[in-house]
Amino acid sequence: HGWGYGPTNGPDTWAEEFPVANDGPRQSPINIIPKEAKYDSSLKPLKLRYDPSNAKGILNNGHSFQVDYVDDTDSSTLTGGPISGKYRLKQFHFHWGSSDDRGSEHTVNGIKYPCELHLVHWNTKYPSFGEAANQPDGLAVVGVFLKIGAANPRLQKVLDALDGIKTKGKQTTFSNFDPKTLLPGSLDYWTYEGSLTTPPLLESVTWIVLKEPVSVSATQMTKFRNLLFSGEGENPCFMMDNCRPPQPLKGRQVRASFK
Ligand SMILES: NS(=O)(=O)c1ccc(Cc2ccc([N+](=O)[O-])cc2)cc1
Ligand SMILES: [Zn+2]
Repeated sequence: HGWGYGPTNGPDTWAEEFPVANDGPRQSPINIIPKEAKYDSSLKPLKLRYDPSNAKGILNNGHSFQVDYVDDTDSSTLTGGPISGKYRLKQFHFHWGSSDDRGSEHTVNGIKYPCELHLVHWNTKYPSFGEAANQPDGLAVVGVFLKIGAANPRLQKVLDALDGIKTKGKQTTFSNFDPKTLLPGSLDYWTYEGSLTTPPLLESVTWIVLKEPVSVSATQMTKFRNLLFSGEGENPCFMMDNCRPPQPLKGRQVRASFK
């Protein structure tokens, strides 16, 4: 059986098949300590320009669910911030917990949020996402924390689509969605060089973690937890705690775009 988040295939077992999990110098996620982050005035503002019509579909991949975007043109891109060049949006997905006191992958002063959104982009200096994912500057992922509060109307269209992708491998069409609507008012961020937080844990991600969380209600969180890790006809296993714990910093510097 493949990697997962259970007792026999979870994050502590991943190094068996993916040794970079333990040996890698730039693994993700990490605990962010704001007081130890260095303000870098040379960091540019983030520029996210997405075309809602690029939304293609929504998929339960057995680890999370993702909304996939057409990425054959430069119509949905990330520029500015800590990156040079232009990165195309490939997909966004989430990580969440079994209860509201945990679920995020990055933590801030050791604090866990109930959910974390990842917007995954790849560097257009490479011919494809797969190529880029194997390069040290190949990917840029924008991380957004979700905090329990008022129901977030911007999430509703995504959450309403989950009933159609309950089990592993199910996907449906999902169109006309601008992921910019999921972002908080401030685009202040921390940035550091890291990796994918799931196997193959490739060390190709420039992480851009927004300081300001967006809201999600406890009821909305139950909708995430109603998804299944398992496939149709298999023993049902509810999708939750699909988050890797923070990894050693190993001397990396976390920079802040704000004072
Ligand atoms: N959680 S995260 O670090 O944002 C993340 C983003 C995307 C992916 C999907 C993925 C990205 C690359 C590969 N690869 O090259 O074999 C396989 C899977 C996996 C993990
Ligand atoms: Zn992720």
